[in-house]
Amino acid sequence: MLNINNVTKRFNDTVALDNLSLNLYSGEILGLIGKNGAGKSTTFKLILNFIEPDSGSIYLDNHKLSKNDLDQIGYMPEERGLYLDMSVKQQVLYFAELHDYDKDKALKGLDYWMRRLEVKGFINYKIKALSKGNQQKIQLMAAFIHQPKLLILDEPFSGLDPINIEILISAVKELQENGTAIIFSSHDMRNVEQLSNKLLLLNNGKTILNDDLIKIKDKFGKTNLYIEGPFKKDDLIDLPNLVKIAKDYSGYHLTFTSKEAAFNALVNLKNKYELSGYRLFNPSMDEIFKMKITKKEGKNA
Ligand SMILES: Nc1ncnc2c1ncn2[C@@H]1O[C@H](COP(=O)(O)OP(=O)(O)OP(=O)(O)O)[C@@H](O)[C@H]1O
Repeated sequence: MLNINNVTKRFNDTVALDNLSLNLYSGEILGLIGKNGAGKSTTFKLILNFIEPDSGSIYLDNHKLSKNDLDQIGYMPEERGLYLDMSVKQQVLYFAELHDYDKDKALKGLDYWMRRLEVKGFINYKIKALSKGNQQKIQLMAAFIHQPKLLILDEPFSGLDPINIEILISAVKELQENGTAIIFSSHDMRNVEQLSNKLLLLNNGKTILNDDLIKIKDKFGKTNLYIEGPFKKDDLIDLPNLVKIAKDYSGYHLTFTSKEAAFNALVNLKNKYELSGYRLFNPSMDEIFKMKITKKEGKNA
C-alpha cells in the first residue's frame, strides 16, 4: 500500500534522507528508529506531503502520492496539536470534519474508543482539564477516527506511564488487526520490540536496517547466554569475545560478539561446571540498536 522508492531529501548541505526505499502493506506495523537527527521526521513529512523529495518517488495504493491522499492518512505529530479550550467531543469531531468524515460514524467511533482507551468519563471535559496521558490518548483518537489506511505516529509513547503505554499498544494492535498500516517512531526499544513487525533504522539519513523484525534478530543469531551454576563473576570475565556481563535473577546474562562465541562459551562452561540452568537467545532491540549505531560511528570516525 505504501511504496517509497529511492527517496533522497537534502536541506542545504545536509542529506536528511539518503536513498530510502521501503514497502509497507495493510496490517503491518513499522517501527522507525534512529538517534536525534537521523531522518525520522523528514520521512514522515515526505509521506504526509508536507515536503517534496529531491529525487525518488512515493506511491500510495499504486498511484503517486499527492495532497489528495491526505484523507487516507492519519497523523499524530510529536508536538501535540490539540485545541485546549475545546471539549474532547468537539476536538475529535473537528478532526473528523477536517477529513470530510461522516459525523455519525465519528460519534460511534468516539464512543467505542473512549471506552477502549479508558477515558470514557471525559467526553465533555475541556482538553486543558485532562492529564498529559489522557490528552495523548485523545490525540491518538483524533489521528485515526476517520479510519485512515495509513497511520503515522511520531513518538506516541513519550511521557506515558507503563499502564497507558499498554493501553495505547493494545489500541494500535487492534487498528493493525483491522487492516491499518502503521508507522511509528520511538526512542524506547522495548516499545518497538513489542509492537513492530517491521523495522527501519536510520542514521544520519542512511538506512542501516530495513527488514522484518524477526529476520533482523535471526541474522544476529543467539549472541546472548543466560547461565546459572556454581561460579562467580570473576570465573566468567575471561571468556573469549565476551562484551558484557550482568547479574540476572540467580545467574548471569552474558553478551558475546557472535553466536559462535556464545555457543563455545556454553560448551566450555558445561565441561567445567554442573550447570543448573542455561539459555542461548537473540540480542534485544536495544542491544542491536547500540551495536549498529556504535559500529557505524566507529567506521565514520
Ligand atoms: N527544515 C529543515 N532545514 C534544515 N535542516 C533540516 C530541516 N529539517 C530537518 N533538517 C535536518 O535534517 C536532518 C534530519 O532531521 P529529522 O528532523 O528528520 O531527524 P529526526 O530523526 O526526526 O530527529 P529527532 O529524533 O530529533 O526528532 C537533521 O540533520 C536536521 O537538522
